[in-house]
Amino acid sequence: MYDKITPPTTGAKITFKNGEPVVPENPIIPFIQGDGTGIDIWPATEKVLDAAVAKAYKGKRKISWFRVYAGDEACDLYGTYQYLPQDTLTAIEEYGVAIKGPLTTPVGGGIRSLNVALRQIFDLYSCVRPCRYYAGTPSPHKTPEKLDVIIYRENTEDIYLGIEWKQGSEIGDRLIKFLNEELIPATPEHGKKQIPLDAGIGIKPISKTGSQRLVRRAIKHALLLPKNKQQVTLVHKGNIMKYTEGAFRDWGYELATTEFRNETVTERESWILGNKEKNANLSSEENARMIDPGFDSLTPEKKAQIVKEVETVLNTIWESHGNGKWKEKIMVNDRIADSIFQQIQTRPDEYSILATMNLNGDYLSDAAAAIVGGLGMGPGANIGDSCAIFEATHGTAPKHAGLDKINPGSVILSGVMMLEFMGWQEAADLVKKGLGDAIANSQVTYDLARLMEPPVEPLKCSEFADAIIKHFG
Ligand SMILES: NC(=O)C1=CN([C@@H]2O[C@H](COP(=O)(O)OP(=O)(O)OC[C@H]3O[C@@H](n4cnc5c(N)ncnc54)[C@H](OP(=O)(O)O)[C@@H]3O)[C@@H](O)[C@H]2O)C=CC1
Ligand SMILES: O=C(O)CCC(=O)C(=O)O
Ligand SMILES: [Mg+2]
Repeated sequence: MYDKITPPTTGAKITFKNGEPVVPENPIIPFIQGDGTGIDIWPATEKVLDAAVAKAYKGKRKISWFRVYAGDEACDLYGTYQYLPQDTLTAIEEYGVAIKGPLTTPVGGGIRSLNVALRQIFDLYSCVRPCRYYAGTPSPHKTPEKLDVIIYRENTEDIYLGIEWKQGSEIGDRLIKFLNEELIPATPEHGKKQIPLDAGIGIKPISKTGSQRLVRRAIKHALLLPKNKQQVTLVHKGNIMKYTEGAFRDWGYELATTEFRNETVTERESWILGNKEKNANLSSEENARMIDPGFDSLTPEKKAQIVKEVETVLNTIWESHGNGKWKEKIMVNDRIADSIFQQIQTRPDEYSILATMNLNGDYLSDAAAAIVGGLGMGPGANIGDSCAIFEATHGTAPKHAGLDKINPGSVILSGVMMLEFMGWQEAADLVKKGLGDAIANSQVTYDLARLMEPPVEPLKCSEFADAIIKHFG
């Protein structure tokens, strides 16, 4: 079945039932070490996860690691250009849950991202990236402890589908000609716009199915959070990209107010209900004026539309959500993408789950990780209905590769997410305690050491792993 790899002789497969993993006591878990700093981070991660499982379950549970290959080391083993060998895909498909280090993607030309390919091949449509603060972590931000968000990033479409044409390519030029001469003139709203003839061109597909399955997972996650964190913010640039990013917002609200009608309230609904609760005699028009500050300068049609919105909300959900009941529901709101970058800095504690499209989520997850200490503290998971691959937010950080220097925290915390996904909470808790206590005792790698005041002597990557294990208690 495999060409160049052999699965461990002990252990069993994780399977999936109704989208949930069914985990044996001794699961076989494929791992990809990764390019660049993967060589430092992976051994540290494996050591910490194994120690936590051993301590938590005293031999009753154990992970059988199965080394599989991607990226540069796959080419070394399988031959030139064999960046993502079939062996690796077969192993991940067979064993269902995997973990990986970062993989290099060249800029401009060359191969397309192996990381993105894995997400698309296994339909891992939700990229989950929690950004929370560990006490004692130095941060460039004054109040990093106020940020506790989980980014739910759509992981399979948007411009990451990779359908684009190079400037000057034969098909790219044909496409531009077709758009300029036929499709744009046939679309009155585009007027006399034309695409420059020397443009490269890329396609940005955002589907209703892709958007809604992502938002569905985000809302289901919000249902499991404490009441004060039960909020989902739809992040988009829908003012500019109306039919892609704007549609993402609209489909998100549509899903929330149909499939999760009893569990959710939208921000606008909460305003309408709240206004009515404060003044039972408030007319629908007055209510409309209060929810829309520019109401009086709107066209009569637009005004009528907002009044109708008020009436529809009061007629359909007053019974289930009125008289303050909406305060017990999951709040679904939306923010424009550029604004959310400043909001997570100026009002960090007002946000919880941020549901995003692929590109916005990519940007936002690095920015949010920076607030809580940097990319060394940014874990992640790519989750689908029958497979999950855990990996950090960061890349290969090539200039630090092989120096036993880099912070393995992000891949270790991705391992924590994997243990939690498997239901091995006791082991996950040990790692979180060990990592938190190591940081609180200023036992940190260079990235955190340089931010500490006064500065501390940094630990090596491998020493940080040992410190985490010592702090299991
Ligand atoms: N999922 C994946 O596998 C991903 C792969 N990539 C790929 O990685 C390659 C390199 O990308 P690049 O833009 O340099 O981004 P990286 O995320 O690899 O690194 C950028 C900088 O972030 C900091 N950093 C990254 N990882 C850590 C860590 N574990 N601990 C502490 N600091 C860290 C370092 O900053 P400093 O030097 O200031 O300390 C580093 O120089 C590219 O080929 C890119 O495509 C990128 C993102 C995700
Ligand atoms: O695949 C890559 O090289 C980059 C991916 C990335 O930045 C991410 O997933 O956060
Ligand atoms: Mg990224």
